[in-house]
Amino acid sequence: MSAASLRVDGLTGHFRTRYGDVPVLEDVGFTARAGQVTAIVGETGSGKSMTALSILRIAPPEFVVDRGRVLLDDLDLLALPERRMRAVRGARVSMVFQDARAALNPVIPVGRQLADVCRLHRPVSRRDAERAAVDALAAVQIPDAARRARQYPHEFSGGMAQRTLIAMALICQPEVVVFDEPTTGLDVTIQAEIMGLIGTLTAGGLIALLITHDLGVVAETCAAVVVMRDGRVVEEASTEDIFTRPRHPYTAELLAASRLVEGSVP
Ligand SMILES: Nc1ncnc2c1ncn2[C@@H]1O[C@H](COP(=O)(O)OP(=O)(O)OP(=O)(O)O)[C@@H](O)[C@H]1O
Repeated sequence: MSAASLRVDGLTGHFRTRYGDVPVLEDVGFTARAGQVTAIVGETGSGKSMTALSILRIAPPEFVVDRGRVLLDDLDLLALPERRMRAVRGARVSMVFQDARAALNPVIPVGRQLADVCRLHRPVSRRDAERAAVDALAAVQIPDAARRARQYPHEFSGGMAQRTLIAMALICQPEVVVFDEPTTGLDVTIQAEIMGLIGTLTAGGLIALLITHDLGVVAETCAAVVVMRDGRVVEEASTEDIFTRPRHPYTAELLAASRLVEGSVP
């Protein structure tokens, strides 16, 4: 059965640098529920990426988690031995990074890359994995998926490359997907299509976390919002409450700044 929620609890961590320890996350806690997109917002350096990377346990080695839990229902991902975490990563929890082209291997056909991810976690034949790859491309609405699967990343537009990364994250039917600024660098219509796709996929029961600077996207796509500042969560609320009744002055500041820049935030 799929997990109903992902709960980050008391997550605290620091970077080891040559100048000493730098605190980065302090008692970060929030809950993301299945079937809805939960946004993590906050200015640059607030700790959004380190939180996300810590959930998958793929933060750089200089980053040290001091304490906390990442609970997929009752399973604490931070307490798993690395060997068990390798089985969870990609299969139950996966991540979509911002730069799709950099994340795809330029010299391997797209379908093969998807099939390889599938075979890493499932005991399926190469043929079945290739079939799953075509299905995964079709599921993210890439037209003519069987032909596209044989092509290389440079033959794909930016939007298609991003859809491919989403297909790769979803091919093992994970319960949690973290999307890290998935539409950065794409033009506005493609951004809207990708966010629409993420919304549709999530409605099927996925636990989706969206790291973003774009409060316009949050207003349109997300059900809940976690606001971070200086490595802490300052507010966690429904999107409606965040936009209409922000409790923390910093949230109000972020909204005001975003309205000035975009003119589109409700
Ligand atoms: N390799 C590193 N060594 C030391 N400190 C680091 C390192 N990488 C990141 N940090 C610090 O960790 C803190 C959190 O960074 P993080 O990348 O999580 O922020 P963010 O909210 O995701 O920012 P952005 O929106 O720019 O991606 C920042 O203060 C950053 O300077």
